[in-house]
Parts: sequence; structure tokens; C-alpha cells
Amino acid sequence: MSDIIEFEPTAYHVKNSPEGPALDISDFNLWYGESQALFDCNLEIQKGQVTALIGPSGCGKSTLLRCLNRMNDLVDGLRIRGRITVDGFDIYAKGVDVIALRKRMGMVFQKPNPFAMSIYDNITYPLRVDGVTKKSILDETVEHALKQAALWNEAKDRLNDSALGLSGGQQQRLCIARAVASDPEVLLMDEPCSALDPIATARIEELIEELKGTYTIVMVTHSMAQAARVSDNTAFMYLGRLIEYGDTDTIFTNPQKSRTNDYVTGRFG
Ligand SMILES: Nc1ncnc2c1ncn2[C@@H]1O[C@H](COP(=O)(O)OP(=O)(O)OP(=O)(O)O)[C@@H](O)[C@H]1O
Repeated sequence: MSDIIEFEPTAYHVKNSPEGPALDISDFNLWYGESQALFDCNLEIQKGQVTALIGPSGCGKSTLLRCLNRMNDLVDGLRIRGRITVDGFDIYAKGVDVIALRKRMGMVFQKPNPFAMSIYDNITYPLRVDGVTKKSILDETVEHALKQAALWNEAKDRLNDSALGLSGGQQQRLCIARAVASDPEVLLMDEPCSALDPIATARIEELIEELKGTYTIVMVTHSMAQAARVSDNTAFMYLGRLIEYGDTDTIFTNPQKSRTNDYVTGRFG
């Protein structure tokens, strides 16, 4: 049993310090009711780097990603065994403030999901919920977040327009801006380009390259080409098990396990 009973957000402010992994997943198992979806997963996710989760459909990539900010908590019949720590804090320990945890672990989904409100309000909404009302702080946050998400030039003259009027790629960059506005340490991305065309995809990939270092990024992708282009490390999953994990070049060019090799060379998947 864990000896950590309180989640301490302050501990997260040591952003991407060079020592140790940002996230440590150890002996992690998960069941949806009677059905086990994750088996003894062990993975250290390095700070400031991009880690890709790859593997065939249904192998548990999204399940594992969603455990990293406890997005699975509301699923009926969900059980877990094992441990996930963020900067040494057990995120499943008793007393953890899950809302505070999710602020530290921003999430970007497959389909862009801006709120039906203005571009400005999309970014400031989480701050307002936290009681921030000072206009200068809100303005500054909007500009900074949009610049970080490479959307400032396209959006600065239409901040009060509806976010739903943006293109799909712009909407996804807005969702990234909204995630970074809360000043997270980690960005979790679940197939962030799957609904986008190749040009919008290339913009998001460039953005991921720019954001890494400032943020630790964990990304689920179906595209092996994308994993090879943008990630530093790759974890290959199969049937709920983590089969192999290593630096992306090695996983794609010299994997140790035959199943990894079969997958990355397109023999199945
Ligand atoms: N909410 C849920 N309730 C019950 N079973 C679920 C739930 N979510 C996922 N599963 C099951 O868990 C397993 C892993 O699913 P998951 O979505 O994590 O896989 P994935 O690798 O992300 O798949 P894909 O690439 O198709 O998105 C699958 O067998 C899936 O049917």
C-alpha cells in the first residue's frame, strides 16, 4: 500500500528537471469488469521527451494513456492494480486531487473538441473556473498559449469569434493551446492528428517538436511514420502487454522482439 496520502501540486512545479522519469508505470494491470485490458505494464516516460504508444487496434494504448491522468476513473467496473507515479507521486494514492492532477497532465483528443464559445473564452475558461478574473492575466495567457500552439498569427484578430469557425487543424491547435494554458508538465495526446488532413497533420507534428522539452509528451498514434518522425521513444503494445520499449530509432530499425519487428515492418496490424 502507498504511504502517500496527499497529492501536492507544488511538487509538480519542478518542471522537467533532468533527473528521473516524468512518469513511472510499474506492474500496472487494468480490468474493465471481468475483462483484463492491461497486463503487468512497466514503463518509464522520460522528461521533456516525446514517447509514442503504438500497436494494433485494441491493444490498450488509449487505456494506458487515459490512466496517466485518471480519465478512466468514471468507467463502471474499472479495477487497477499496480502503480503510476508522476515525479514520484503515486497518482492513484488515496486522497489525490484528481482535478489538480488533470491540470498537470493536459489532454488532447482524437477529434478536436473546442467549447462552443469564443477562441478567447476557450483558453480562459479553465482559468476563470479557478477564479482568475484579472484581464491582464487572462490576455497574457491567451497570447502566450496561442503562440505556443502556433495559432496566434491566425487567431489574434478574431479572438472573440466562435472557436467552431476555425478549421479542424486550427481547432486542434486551439485544444493544444487550451491544454498548455493550465501550465501542465505533461501533454497526453490520443491520436491528435487522426481527424486532420496531411497539411494540418504536419503543423501539429511541427508543434509537437517545438513543445517537447517544455512539456513531456505521451502520444498514441496509429501511424508508424508519425511515431518515427516525432517521437524520441516508442513503446510497442500487443494484447494489453507492453512488448518492447526503447528509443524510436532502435524500435524501428533494430527491435529486439520478433513481434515488434513484424508490426513495424507492416506484417500485421
Ligand atoms: N470503457 C471500456 N469498457 C470496456 N472495455 C473497454 C473500454 N475501453 C476499452 N475497452 C477494451 O479494452 C481493450 C483496449 O482498448 P483501447 O481502446 O485501450 O485500445 P487501443 O489500442 O487504444 O485501440 P485503438 O487503436 O483501436 O484505439 C479493448 O479490448 C477494448 O474493447
